[in-house]
Amino acid sequence: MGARNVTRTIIVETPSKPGNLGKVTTAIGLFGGDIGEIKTRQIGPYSTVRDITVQCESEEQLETAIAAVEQLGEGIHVRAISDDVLHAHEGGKIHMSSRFDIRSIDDLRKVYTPGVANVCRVIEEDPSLAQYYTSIGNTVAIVTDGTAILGLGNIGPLAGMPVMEGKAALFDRLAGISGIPILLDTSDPDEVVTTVKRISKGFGGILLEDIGSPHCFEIEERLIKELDIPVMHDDQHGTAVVTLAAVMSACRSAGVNLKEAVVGQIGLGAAGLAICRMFMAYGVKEMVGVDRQPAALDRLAMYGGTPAHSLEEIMEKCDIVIATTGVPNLIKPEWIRKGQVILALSNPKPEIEPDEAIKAGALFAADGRSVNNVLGFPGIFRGALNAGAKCITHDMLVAAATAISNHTKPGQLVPHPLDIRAHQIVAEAVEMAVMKEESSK
Ligand SMILES: NC(=O)C1=CN([C@@H]2O[C@H](COP(=O)(O)OP(=O)(O)OC[C@H]3O[C@@H](n4cnc5c(N)ncnc54)[C@H](O)[C@@H]3O)[C@@H](O)[C@H]2O)C=CC1
Ligand SMILES: CC(=O)C(=O)O
Ligand SMILES: [Mg+2]
Repeated sequence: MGARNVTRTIIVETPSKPGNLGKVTTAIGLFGGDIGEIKTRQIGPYSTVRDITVQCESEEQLETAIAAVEQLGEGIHVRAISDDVLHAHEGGKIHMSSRFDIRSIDDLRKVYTPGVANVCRVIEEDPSLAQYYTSIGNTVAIVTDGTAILGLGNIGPLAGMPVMEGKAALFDRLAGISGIPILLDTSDPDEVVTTVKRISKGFGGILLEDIGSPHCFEIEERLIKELDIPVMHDDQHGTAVVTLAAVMSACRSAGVNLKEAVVGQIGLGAAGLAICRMFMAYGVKEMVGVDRQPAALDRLAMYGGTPAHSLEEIMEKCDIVIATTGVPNLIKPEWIRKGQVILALSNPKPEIEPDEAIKAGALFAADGRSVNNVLGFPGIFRGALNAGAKCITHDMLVAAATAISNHTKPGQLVPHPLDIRAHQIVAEAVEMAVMKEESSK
């Protein structure tokens, strides 16, 4: 018997009649499916729905077993097939809950009316007190228009919701921040800016997420100018922070002066252009970039970078190569020079797998799973909210990158994404950067 590597949960509905579950399990078993857990989801007078976990040797065997259940007829049918990841998303990943235990009438009168009315009056008289008497100061809107969801492209805001829920879950677990997904049914910059401004009263900060280029640049710039709360496009600056941290660590290990290195960027969209701008502002003298869109090359030149003619040119010229194109396997192993640092950051699949890059001669290689903006955005917002910052500045971002790199263990590029101390250190560094900026005014 082969290894049973394929595990799925089959959600089966049967008429509520004794014997039907037996028919289903027999059909699965006859075609080689090994049944694990059976969980009853719903029992009604007419039908029962169960989750049946099945292990098979192959996808084909699983499909045959599912077809056998469908063929039973008599009202038995397969509602859905779920895997571990889909299963973890059932019902969504986040939930708004009360921080106050409401057990007595006294509690009710404090939390709600009539007690709450006085709190409203207090805020009406002094709006700054909303920071103390509401959750606004600890709540960040996670805003997307769905135009650049990971490297999946313009799949729309609804299909992007699982990513936004993921960011919200990470905000909560890593920084104690309430993240609220906001799905915008428009990508027109005027409409996005107006909508975000109109809802901004309820938030302490705005995280723009997976908004494609070039419209993301105008949207972020205008919102930063027009709002007095921190606004950050994660795919631009969260990514640039973590990339700078990873490259700082690689240079420290290799004894290289980053400012003197030739750095190449493949893909000059939201993430790529921000990485270039961050590296140049940090002091990198030679920043070369390539993109398939001429307008993206012009933007790089406008900020002082050097457009390249091809991917091969970048691979040949640069000591450090970063890729954020969303195109899997774009970098060929034969292009890699011995001793290069390769960060292929596209999700869900990188431009080259790190072990393939190392085999081809790279000194350090990483993908977007480890060098990921999850190491940046929670601590950056925690620090900014703690300090009451009105915006996120370059100095705050460099402070975050330096903190991440300094907290990295020797031989690694960045800390583990779930190292809570790393997120606390980022928050502290950002908060200190705000204080420094305030005191120098
Ligand atoms: N690891 C991380 O933390 C992060 C990774 N990313 C990843 O980076 C990728 C891009 O994201 P964004 O910058 O937000 O998207 P974007 O759509 O703004 O940018 C992609 C850019 O790549 C260019 N491009 C596409 N194919 C190319 C090719 N064959 N050669 C040269 N240029 C090419 C496009 O013209 C575009 O300018 C996605 O896969 C995303 O998952 C983005 C943010 C964070
Ligand atoms: C990590 C992230 O934000 C992205 O891949 O879009
Ligand atoms: Mg993103």
